Amino acid sequence: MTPAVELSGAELRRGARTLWSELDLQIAPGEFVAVLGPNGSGKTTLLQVLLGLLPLSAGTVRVQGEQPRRGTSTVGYIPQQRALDPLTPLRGRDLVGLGLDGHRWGPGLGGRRRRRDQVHEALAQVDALDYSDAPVGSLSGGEQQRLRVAQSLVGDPQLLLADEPLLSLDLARQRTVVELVDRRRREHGTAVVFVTHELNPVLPVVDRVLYLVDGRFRVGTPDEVMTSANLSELYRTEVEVVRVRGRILVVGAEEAPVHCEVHREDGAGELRSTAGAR
Ligand SMILES: Nc1ncnc2c1ncn2[C@@H]1O[C@H](COP(=O)(O)OP(=O)(O)OP(=O)(O)O)[C@@H](O)[C@H]1O
Repeated sequence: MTPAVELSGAELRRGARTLWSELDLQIAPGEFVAVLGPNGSGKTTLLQVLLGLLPLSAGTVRVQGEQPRRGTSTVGYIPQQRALDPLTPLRGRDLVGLGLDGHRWGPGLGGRRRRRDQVHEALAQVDALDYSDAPVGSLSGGEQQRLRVAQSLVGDPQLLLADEPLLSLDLARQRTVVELVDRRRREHGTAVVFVTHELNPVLPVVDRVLYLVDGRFRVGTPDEVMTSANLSELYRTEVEVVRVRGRILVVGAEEAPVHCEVHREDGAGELRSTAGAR
């Protein structure tokens, strides 16, 4: 079976900085890979490489067996969230429809009716029908984010690239999005590369984690990667990984994506988690 993604000896330099190098990673169809790392570690840049927007500095990259190209309809993309201009002249359903025909003229294969049904179904999946006729610029950040998720899935992608898709969503909506993406990859074999600051919301569904820190990285299952020894090596400082009620918390690295701190009052230790508070 052709891997959804194949990086070999991959390196990316930006200016004088090497974001990552010697990265070998194969992602199988249907696999769910979470990409973690502090700000500036190169997570978004990795997605840009897979989208064909940025060439590698060294090594090779293949997406579904081919050189990545811009605008490939089999790749769905949820960009990192930026508020839409309040004057954007689009309704919610128009934004979702761009996921079907944004890259070509006309209603595409199957005609207008099929297109309308597909958009309707995608809107229903993210619970966005109620506001699908409103101008997108008038919607809240979370509502816009749900439309972006619908847009990325409406074209039935074989690879889904998601950049912080849970931002601005409340816990119930986060769960809905994670379940939706999980169902998609199980039922349609869509491979998922999911950039996130929060491992815990996706922990139940993640197959592997790619953890990037300052040019260093680890790849493996959450149990393999999320250990005190590994993260201490990546952050070059003493870091403790704690498991509490099925959640993974990282103590000691200020910039770690999922972190908590030990807060002492009156000599009593209290574990105060900031995970999930973003
Ligand atoms: N066009 C560019 N030219 C030079 N450097 C760039 C360019 N775009 C991004 N960078 C740098 O590349 C590094 C990685 O950026 P990237 O956006 O991939 O990080 P990230 O891990 O996604 O961070 P965040 O969690 O903040 O979104 C950053 O230090 C950034 O300043």
